[in-house]
Amino acid sequence: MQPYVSLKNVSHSYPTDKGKSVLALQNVSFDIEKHQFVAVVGPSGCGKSTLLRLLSGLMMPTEGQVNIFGTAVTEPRDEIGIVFQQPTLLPWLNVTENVVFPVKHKTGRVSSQTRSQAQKMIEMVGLADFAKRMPNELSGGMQQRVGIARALLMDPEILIMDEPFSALDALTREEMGFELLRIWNESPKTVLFITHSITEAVLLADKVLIMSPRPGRLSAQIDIQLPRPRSAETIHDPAFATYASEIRQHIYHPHKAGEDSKASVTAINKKLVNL
Ligand SMILES: Nc1ncnc2c1ncn2[C@@H]1O[C@H](COP(=O)(O)OP(=O)(O)OP(=O)(O)O)[C@@H](O)[C@H]1O
Repeated sequence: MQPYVSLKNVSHSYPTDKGKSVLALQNVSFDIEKHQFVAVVGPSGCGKSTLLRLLSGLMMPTEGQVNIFGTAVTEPRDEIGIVFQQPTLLPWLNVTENVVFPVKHKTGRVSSQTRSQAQKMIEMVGLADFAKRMPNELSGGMQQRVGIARALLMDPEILIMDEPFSALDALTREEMGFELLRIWNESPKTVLFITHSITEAVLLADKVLIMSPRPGRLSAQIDIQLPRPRSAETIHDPAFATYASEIRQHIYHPHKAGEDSKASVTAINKKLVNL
């Protein structure tokens, strides 16, 4: 079966005002399979947002190919939903109206079927009692839940999440991670999750892509084979620490991330598969 998302030798340069160019991504290749949860981690400026713009069809790569369901991405597509770092809710609309807004904007109307689907999404993200509330009456975590419901309303095959919890306090952020796992269980999607948090990446993902500093290259791909469903207990699993330390090694000491740490991940994956 062909992968849902596939990047082949993708590079991207931005032109600068001085007639030069900045190489933001260099020769990046990876695949994402149906319903796989893939996290991307890397230092600031390594090209994570560039990756998001290319995948969502907001930009074309200067080299290489970005394919979704086997066809090149040349414009924004309905099969892709995006959850942004800031939920950017419209302050004069209540929760329900914010969730249906993109449909209204696109088609000029909201059918009763869309409204009842919106209600379902609002319930799924745990905001059933807040459907008529205005954004300024919601906490940061609740606002981000509205952003997730809004992205899920179109039932996208692929969900791209750009550091969705980075503006939240540590406790809410952890809670939202578990919430996302629950939602993903209820409504499986193919997810690309961009984050600066190694813990978040290991807890959520099936595969972690590690980017190197600019120009962003893929320095490693690590399969996370921790059993699902995952919970707070998962974080205390010794395998969790092994994965996190391997990722840390690749980010902070890429030249040293050698055979020893790779061997420990391979050993832990074998052990988890055999459990
Ligand atoms: N429109 C642009 N014009 C010129 N250079 C750009 C543009 N957008 C991004 N860049 C450069 O490309 C590189 C990658 O940027 P990008 O925003 O993709 O990184 P990032 O990993 O998302 O960063 P952060 O984690 O800080 O959000 C950076 O060096 C940035 O300065």
